[in-house]
Amino acid sequence: MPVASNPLKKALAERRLQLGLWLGLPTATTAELCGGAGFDWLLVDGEHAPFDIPTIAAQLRALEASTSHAVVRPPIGETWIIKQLLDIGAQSLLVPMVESAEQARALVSATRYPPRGIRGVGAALARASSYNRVGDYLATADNEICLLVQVETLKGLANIEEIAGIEGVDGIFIGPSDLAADMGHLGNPGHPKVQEAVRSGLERIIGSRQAAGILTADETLAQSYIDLGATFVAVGTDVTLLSRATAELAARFQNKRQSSTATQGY
Ligand SMILES: O=C(O)C(=O)C[C@H](O)[C@@H](O)CO
Repeated sequence: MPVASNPLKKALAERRLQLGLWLGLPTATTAELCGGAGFDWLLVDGEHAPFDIPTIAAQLRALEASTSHAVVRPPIGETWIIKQLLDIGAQSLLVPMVESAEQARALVSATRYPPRGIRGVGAALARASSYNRVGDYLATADNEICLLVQVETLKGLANIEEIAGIEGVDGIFIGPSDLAADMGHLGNPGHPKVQEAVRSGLERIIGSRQAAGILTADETLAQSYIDLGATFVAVGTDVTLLSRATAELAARFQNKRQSSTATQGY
C-alpha cells in the first residue's frame, strides 16, 4: 500500500488557489474546530507558538479526518527536526528563514530518503507509516512530501530565482513581518517599501514558475495578493480571530451596560 497522496502538493503544482489559516493555539480541540471551517490548509506554527513534537502530533491527529491539509512550520530548518516531523506524519513543511539555493537544496535532501537525500530510516516505528502498516512507505513517501520555503530577508529576496530553481521545492512563501524587520521597519509590514518588496518578491516567484504564498489578516491585501497570482494564501490566525471576536463581544456589552446603567439612573 502506498502512502496517502498529498492534496496540497497537487493543488500547488496545478496552481489552484489554496486558502489557509494559521494555528498558534496548541490544542487539538481548536485544530479540530478550525479543521471544519473550510480552509484548504492549516499551518501548525512550531516556529512561534508553544508546540513540541507531541503537541504537533496531536494537531495532526486532530486534522486527520479534516479536508484541511496540515502544514507544519518547524522553528528552524535543520535535518534532525525535519526527520522528527516527517516521522510523526507531517507531509507538508513550511521552513522559515531560507536565504540561498544551498540551503533549499539541503532542505530537499533532509526530506528525502537515500539515494535522493539523507532522511534517516525509522518510519517503521512511526505514525507516518501507520506504524509500519503502510507497506510501501519507504518507496512512496518522497513523492508526497511538499516542501515550502520561507523567504523573509533581503538576502533571501536577492536569491529568489536560484531558490525557485531547486528541484523538490514546491513553493516559496514571503514572510512580511520578518522581511519588514530586516528592512529596518520592525512591526510595520504595511510600510510602502516593505509592501513594494513583498509584491515584487511574489511576482518574481510566480515568474520563476513556482507557487507563491503569503500570510496576511488584512482581507483587502490578501485579495490583492491573490489577484497578483499568489497560490497559497493564509488569511488569518486562530489567535487573532479569537482575541478580536472576544474583545468585540465584551465591548458591545460593556457599551450596552453603560447605556442601561445611565437609563436606570445609577
Ligand atoms: O515573517 C512573517 O510574516 C512570518 O513568518 C509569519 C509570522 O511568523 C507571523 O505573522 C505569524 O503570526
